[in-house]
Amino acid sequence: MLRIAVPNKGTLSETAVEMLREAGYATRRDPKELIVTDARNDVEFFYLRPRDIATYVGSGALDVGITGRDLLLDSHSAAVEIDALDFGASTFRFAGPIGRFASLQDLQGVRVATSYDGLVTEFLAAEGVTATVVRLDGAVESAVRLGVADAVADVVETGSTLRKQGLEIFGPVILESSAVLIAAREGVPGLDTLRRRIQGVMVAHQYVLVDYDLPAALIEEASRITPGLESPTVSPLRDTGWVAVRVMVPRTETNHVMDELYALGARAILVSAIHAARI
Ligand SMILES: Nc1ncnc2c1ncn2[C@@H]1O[C@H](COP(=O)(O)OP(=O)(O)OP(=O)(O)O)[C@@H](O)[C@H]1O
Ligand SMILES: O=P(O)(O)OC[C@H]1O[C@H](OP(=O)(O)OP(=O)(O)O)[C@H](O)[C@@H]1O
Ligand SMILES: [Mg+2]
Repeated sequence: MLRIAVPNKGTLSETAVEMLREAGYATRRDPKELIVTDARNDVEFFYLRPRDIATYVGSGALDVGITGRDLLLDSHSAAVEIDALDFGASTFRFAGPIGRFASLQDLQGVRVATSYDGLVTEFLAAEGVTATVVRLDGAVESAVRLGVADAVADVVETGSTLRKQGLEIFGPVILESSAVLIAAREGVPGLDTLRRRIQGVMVAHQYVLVDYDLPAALIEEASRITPGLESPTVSPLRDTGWVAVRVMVPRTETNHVMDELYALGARAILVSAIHAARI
């Protein structure tokens, strides 16, 4: 039975659980449930703190888990990232009072507050900067105002938390993070199926299906606008001068592609959502 770690709280939890549900797995009905057995799929889900997931997977207690890349690297676990997922994107950055710091070297000798002390200590050491890392559990943006640190290193998504505390980003990007699937060993029964199913959910999120009718003579030009993943499906219509085309298009491109196809001469352009996919 494949044993999977799932975030039980925090930013990643809801989307991770929704992704597993869309992938056809059983999910918990009550937020207090910690273990869900899915007999049909021969998997067991363990709802754990995102920060602890790399530890469980790295130790071999669980086979695979969903967590953040930043949390994985901070943990120094033996688990490795096997797939990047399409949610939980953020950057990990240094920030300080406006105008106080300009570059990484300005951190020499100062105190940096963070909840990711492993990640930050390693980054500073690799860059040859000696600073005192102050480990806090959260809300690290308050550390400067309260005088326990001179700068912070934290997750930045919109940047609004930093701005509200009068802080600004400086120095290099420490890490580009997102939710990731992690494992410590390959070849565990059920792992390939899980990965294919999750890949299918991401494809269904990221692509739409576009159908259109097209004068047959324009198919080469239309294929340049909509190349599809492999190649567009082209079917005959009763009127032999026209063909029907079906193709996958990145969701974000949908309206531009429809405009271009229409301008080329395509008609009856229909867009449908993809509910599931196995690519
Ligand atoms: N806006 C965000 N705020 C915090 N974490 C984010 C954000 N966007 C993505 N993440 C990712 O979520 C993970 C952190 O999750 P975690 O549950 O530890 O903290 P949290 O979402 O801040 O919840 P908590 O309330 O427990 O602090 C990291 O991988 C982080 O990169
Ligand atoms: O760039 P933003 O969009 O503002 O998001 C990033 C902020 O959100 C998270 O804080 P959270 O509310 O989870 O509190 P925490 O620091 O206590 O974890 C994170 O730690 C940052 O502080
Ligand atoms: Mg947080």
